[in-house]
Amino acid sequence: MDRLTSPRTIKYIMEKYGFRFSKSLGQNFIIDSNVLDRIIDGSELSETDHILEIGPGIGVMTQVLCENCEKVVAVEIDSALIPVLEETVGAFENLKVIHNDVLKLDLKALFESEFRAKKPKLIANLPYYVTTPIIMKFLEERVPVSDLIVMIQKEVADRMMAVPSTKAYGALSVAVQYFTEPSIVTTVSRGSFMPMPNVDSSVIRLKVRANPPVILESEAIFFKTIKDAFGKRRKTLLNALSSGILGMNKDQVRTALAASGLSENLRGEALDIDQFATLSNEIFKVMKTN
Ligand SMILES: C[S@@+](CC[C@H](N)C(=O)[O-])C[C@H]1O[C@@H](n2cnc3c(N)ncnc32)[C@H](O)[C@@H]1O
Repeated sequence: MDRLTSPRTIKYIMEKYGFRFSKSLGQNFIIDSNVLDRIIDGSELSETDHILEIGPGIGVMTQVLCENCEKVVAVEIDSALIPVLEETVGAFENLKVIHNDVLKLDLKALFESEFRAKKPKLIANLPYYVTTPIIMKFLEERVPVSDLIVMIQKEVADRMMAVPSTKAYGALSVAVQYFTEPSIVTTVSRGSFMPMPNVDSSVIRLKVRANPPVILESEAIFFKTIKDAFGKRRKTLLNALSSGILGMNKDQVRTALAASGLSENLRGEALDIDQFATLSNEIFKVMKTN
């Protein structure tokens, strides 16, 4: 079957269905076949894979997923695209299209009915403003996916990959690296989409960890520590941690920092994930004894 990446196909669909791109739904469709190949390679797709695709659009990626994998469930919000998908990929017997907003979907029910047999890979090319919340929802709620392969703004992918003491390093880097092992599959220039967006993109693969990389007394305190530490980036750890959601006073923070072997004058951006784990475990102890 010919790929759907040609601009001619999109124009044909626009004419036949009176389809108009919706900016608010982030409708920028892939028109570069090489990008699809790079995503397939980087996702290490196999014929036994099950896939949850979010935002299939006209089915460019869906088609390739159906050809390469055992089962594909695709969730599309735009009712105008449902008859289009019926024409472009409706013939695949291993595909189920669900017309819904992924943010409103009962994920638990979906996973029970569709993915009982096997953890799927999540593949998504979504509007950028919903992508990070969706990634974090899947990770924090521990929705049972093995990998998340998502197209995101290049700058956000860089933040997810960032190491300590760099400008891009922040709460998002630590959270993503706590739940997953991230890697960049490919960068994608804006010219690979129709219509052309005004930012470049990266496809990032987040391999969900079977076990966390650090041992924590309390995951909630770990995340609060990170939030406070990066909330006021220019502040030292002493000041940032004693004026945030942890609700600690300066003496308590001093005790926890000293027990962690960390200087009061460091900033959050200097700490790696192991140091954040040690610090949050000491904060947990301080809180328990007060
Ligand atoms: C950037 S386009 C990608 C389309 C296609 N996957 C591609 O790469 O060419 C984003 C798609 O996500 C859909 N979408 C946007 N918000 C959504 C949501 N909340 N739930 C499900 N689909 C959504 C849009 O209608 C659109 O089809």
